[in-house]
Amino acid sequence: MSVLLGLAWRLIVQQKWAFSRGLILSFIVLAMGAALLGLSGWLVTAAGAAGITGIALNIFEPSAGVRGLALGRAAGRYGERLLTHDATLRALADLRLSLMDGVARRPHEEQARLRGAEALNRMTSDVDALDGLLLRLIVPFLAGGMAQLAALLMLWWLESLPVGLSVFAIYLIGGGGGLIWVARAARHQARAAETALQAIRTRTLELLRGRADLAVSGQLQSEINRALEEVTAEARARRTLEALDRRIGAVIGLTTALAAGAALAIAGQMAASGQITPARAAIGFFVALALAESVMLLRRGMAEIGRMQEAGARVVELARTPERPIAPTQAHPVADAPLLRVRDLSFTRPGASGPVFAELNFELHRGETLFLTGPSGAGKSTALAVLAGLLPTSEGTCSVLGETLAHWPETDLRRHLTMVPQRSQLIGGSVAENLALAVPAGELLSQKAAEAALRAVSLDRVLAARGGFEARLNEGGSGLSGGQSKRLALARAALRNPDILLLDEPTEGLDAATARATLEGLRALLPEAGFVIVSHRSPDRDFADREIALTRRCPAQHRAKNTSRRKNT
Ligand SMILES: Nc1ncnc2c1ncn2[C@@H]1O[C@H](COP(=O)(O)OP(=O)(O)OP(=O)(O)O)[C@@H](O)[C@H]1O
Repeated sequence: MSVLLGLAWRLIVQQKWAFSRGLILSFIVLAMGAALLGLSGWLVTAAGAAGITGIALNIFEPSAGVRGLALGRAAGRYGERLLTHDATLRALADLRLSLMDGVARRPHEEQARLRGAEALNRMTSDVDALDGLLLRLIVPFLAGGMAQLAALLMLWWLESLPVGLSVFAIYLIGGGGGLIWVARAARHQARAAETALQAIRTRTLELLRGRADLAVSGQLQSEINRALEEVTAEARARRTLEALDRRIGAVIGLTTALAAGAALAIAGQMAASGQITPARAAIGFFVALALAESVMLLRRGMAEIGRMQEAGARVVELARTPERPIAPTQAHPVADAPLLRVRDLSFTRPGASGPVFAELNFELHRGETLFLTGPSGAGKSTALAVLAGLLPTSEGTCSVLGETLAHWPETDLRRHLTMVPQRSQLIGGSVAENLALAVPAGELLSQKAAEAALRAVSLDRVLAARGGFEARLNEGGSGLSGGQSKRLALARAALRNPDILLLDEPTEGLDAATARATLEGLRALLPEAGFVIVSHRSPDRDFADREIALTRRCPAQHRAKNTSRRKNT
């Protein structure tokens, strides 16, 4: 519960004025509801008594009061919804932003893990689950409590303390006890429903993504059946929650009847003994009926408390933002320094017993291509991620243009160095939109440069037949062959015009002739850039000037294949 209270406080503080106004309006609406029914009850009883006794009754003012309260209540309800929903949606938008910020500050590999369907699903649906925290729990609880206290004081004033206290105590025991019971009873089912809903989403996404693999391995039908089981489990949990909702409705109905009955019995006796008029005695009965609303509003929130607690715990964990390290503000590149200078570099994963790779040594100069090879799992992709500044160096040094890698401000570093990972991501949309990702924010994609980049990777003619820059790609950039996707990612990286281009398996999926043409095209486009190519393939090896072999968990062996620069044109 402390997690939910902490989160509620955070959301309230973010939108304190809108929230306070919404809360006051919510209380006024409840109070007006009680006053409306109390005044109506008084008027009906007084009119009846006047009919029996023949005493004249001025009904003009009370009727105007009834109409005023009815209209004011409707307007107040509208304003309260507007304010509380607006405050909640704004606070949740802020929460989403701080979650994304927290995620963005995490180490590269942790971020990669969070990109899974399940993690993203949780980030969105958990935050959605929390919209009920203010709207269905905190605001109704505070406004309902204030309305009950106000009713206690009013009934004390208009009738007697015993009437006010009995109504208050019955609601406290019956309504409060009933709500606590529903929160406890529904907790498990609310969690089960939420877990099942998330499982349905995750499984459906995975089914859609992996349908080809599942089909060929004969698992498609069993996966569909599992998804259907989750659907059934979710429906079952929702049905149980609905049954609980009906039961708590009955408990609140009974509480209301008891409170109204008690008020009528006590006030009736007072009227019979002449302490108050019968019309005044009716007020307590009708106010007690109206107070049902103050408890009813909480019932959905209490039933969802289990779901909110789970969601809240995950959101707090995700929002646990690592301190932003003090970012360097300026790099001091050294003229004539090598593009990359790597000395005794190693990387060890936190908690691992040994380094992924160690003692990596090389220099990369302008116009040079370095071939980084080694058996599968030797750490080549990891080494590229370290060189790209995505993973920290464990030992040794790495400098870019003479300045230590860690001293480069992020945006400056990205202007000089870029990487095409093994599984680079394209986006759904046009080819132009994909290429535009290479352009710094606020700048426009130059058509001439984009054409040159596509030509360099021999993709211009292929795409021209499909609409050129306007050729559409499907979700995740699907709709191109594996080799074409790779070349589009290469063209995008080349458009950044980097000094250093790190390429992980750049010719994967390409035949030897296209592979060679692509690498030569890139070199012609970026004659002064240094390339580091991670690969096992001979077209890449033949293209390179030098070769470094990483061996699995052993020190890297530096083997100069060709120390003089080879012409690749
Ligand atoms: N996110 C990760 N968390 C933990 N271990 C990882 C992670 N990514 C890779 N590894 C491990 O680190 C080691 C090096 O992986 P890496 O991908 O760098 O190898 P590689 O030489 O590029 O292999 P390949 O040629 O097969 O692509 C492997 O043992 C791999 O299992």
